[in-house]
Amino acid sequence: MADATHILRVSPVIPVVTIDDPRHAVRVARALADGGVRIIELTLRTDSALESLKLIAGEVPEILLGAGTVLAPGQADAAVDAGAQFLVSPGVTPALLGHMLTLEVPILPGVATVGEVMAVLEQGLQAMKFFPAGPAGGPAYVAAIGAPIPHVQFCPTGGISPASAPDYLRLPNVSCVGGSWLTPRNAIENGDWKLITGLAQQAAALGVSP
Ligand SMILES: O=C(O)C(=O)C[C@H](O)[C@H](O)COP(=O)(O)O
Repeated sequence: MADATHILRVSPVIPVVTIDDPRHAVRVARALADGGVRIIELTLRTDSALESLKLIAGEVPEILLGAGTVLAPGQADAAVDAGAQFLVSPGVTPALLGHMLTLEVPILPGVATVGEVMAVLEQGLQAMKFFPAGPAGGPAYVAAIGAPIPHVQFCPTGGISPASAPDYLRLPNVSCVGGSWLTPRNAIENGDWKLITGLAQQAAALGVSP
C-alpha cells in the first residue's frame, strides 16, 4: 500500500528529526511518545541515521517510524531494511518515485508545484509532502491547489512553527504538518528530554478542535 493518506492522520504534527549521535535516538523517540506524538520522520542527513532507525525500530515499537530526506533509490532500500515503516522525500524524480513504488511501505513524496502534484497523482498517490511550505507559498498556495485538486491531502513542511501550524491545519486539504521544532538539536545534545516531551504535548494539542 504505497499511498500514505492514513499516515497523515496519526498526528497533527510529524516531527522531522535529525540525530547526530545514535545514543540519543531511543531517548528522543521515547520523549516524543511520552508527549503524545507517536510518529517520527527521521532524516537520512547524518552518517549514523540508519543506526538510529534500527535502534528506534527495535526499542520503541509505539512509534510509527519513517525515514526522511530520501534522495535516491539505494537510500530507500537501506531505510526499509533498517526498519522504516514509511518513506518521505523532499522532492521526487521519476526514477526515485518509480523505485519507491516497488517497496512495501507507504511513501510520502515531496512536491512544490501543481505540476508535481499532478505527476505524483498519476502514480496513484493522493498524500504528499508540500515542501518547502513557507517559501513555496504557504497556506494560500496549498488552499489554491485544493480548488482544482481537492482529493489530495498534504503534509506541509518547511518553515512551519507552532504559531503558523494552525494556518495550515485549518485547511481541508491538510491532514498534518511536518516540522523540526519539536526536537531542537541543542535539546538532543543536552539531553533535555522534558523539553522535547513538552513540545510534543503542545504539538499534539494542535489537533484538538477548539
Ligand atoms: O529533509 C527533508 O527530507 C526535508 O524534506 C526537509 C525538512 O522536512 C525540512 O527542512 C524541515 O523544515 P523545518 O521544520 O523548517 O526545519
